[in-house]
Amino acid sequence: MTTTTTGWGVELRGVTQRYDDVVALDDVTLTVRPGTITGLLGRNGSGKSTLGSLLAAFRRPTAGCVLVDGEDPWENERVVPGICFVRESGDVLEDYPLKDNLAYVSGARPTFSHELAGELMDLFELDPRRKPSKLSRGKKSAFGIVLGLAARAPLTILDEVHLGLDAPSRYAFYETLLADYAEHPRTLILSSHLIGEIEQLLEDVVVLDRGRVLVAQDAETLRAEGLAVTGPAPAVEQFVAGRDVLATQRLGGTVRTTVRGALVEGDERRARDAGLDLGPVPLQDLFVHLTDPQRTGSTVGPAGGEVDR
Ligand SMILES: Nc1ncnc2c1ncn2[C@@H]1O[C@H](COP(=O)(O)OP(=O)(O)OP(=O)(O)O)[C@@H](O)[C@H]1O
Repeated sequence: MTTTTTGWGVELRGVTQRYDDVVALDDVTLTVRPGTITGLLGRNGSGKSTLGSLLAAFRRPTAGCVLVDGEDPWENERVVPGICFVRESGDVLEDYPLKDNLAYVSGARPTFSHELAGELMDLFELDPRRKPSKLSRGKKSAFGIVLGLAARAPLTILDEVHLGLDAPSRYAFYETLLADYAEHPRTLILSSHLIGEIEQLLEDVVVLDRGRVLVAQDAETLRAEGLAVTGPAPAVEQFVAGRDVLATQRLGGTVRTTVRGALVEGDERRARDAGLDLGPVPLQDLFVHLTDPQRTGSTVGPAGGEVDR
């Protein structure tokens, strides 16, 4: 297997995945840049795990083409050992001790780091003699993380792996992931509902909504597109007229309106003159507004309808 220091890129072209009458992914065209941490976000049932399973060649798409490092991963002997897909459900040998699981996975992965595995086992206080079937939910999640990070696979997909972890363990996970990624660059796709916690890790963001790509952008640009405008109602209304309004909150005579769209020249001066405060919007809030069914049910994009909440 060719291992690169930058990780593997991913491309999906017109990918559709059906399960009987359910369309889990609907004509998805998407690129994941090699050597980045990409957040795969979306509400429940939006198709995130399905996308992960296609990248990991657990299944073939109903239609369209999936490329990992330029090749179809399906039954691909070069590519498959370099793809690590860890799900919260945990794909482990339940009745074998953790040390046997580690030996099994390391045997299949040329890039596996025993040193990192050992450090992570200590960090999460995992006893190598225990069996996964006897672990608490959080410890099981932690073991999935050990396998996912120690694999150092050129394409690593972590699907909700940290959901069962308590807060200190989650922050230890974020810290270790960043440190190891800096030393051993690879392509990481992180799927999570804890957007506020992971947002600082993300370089790119993909938002799925009912099987379609709603957003695929670098995180910095996406963040810069969210703007909170706060001030007296008439001045806010005038300032946001003609912009893509995502949500409005009223508190007495004061209004806080969230809009999507970068600032243009003169905006800051106009806001100052009108006594308005312009501020950033956390990615979590932007996500909630963008995936609001009232919005996605109608028009998505610059011409999207106003949501007054
Ligand atoms: N094996 C399957 N058989 C039938 N339908 C499935 C199967 N797997 C997923 N689905 C359906 O496909 C859609 C997408 O599911 P998927 O698990 O990919 O979403 P998700 O974004 O990962 O959701 P969550 O955030 O809840 O984990 C859902 O409607 C789901 O019910």
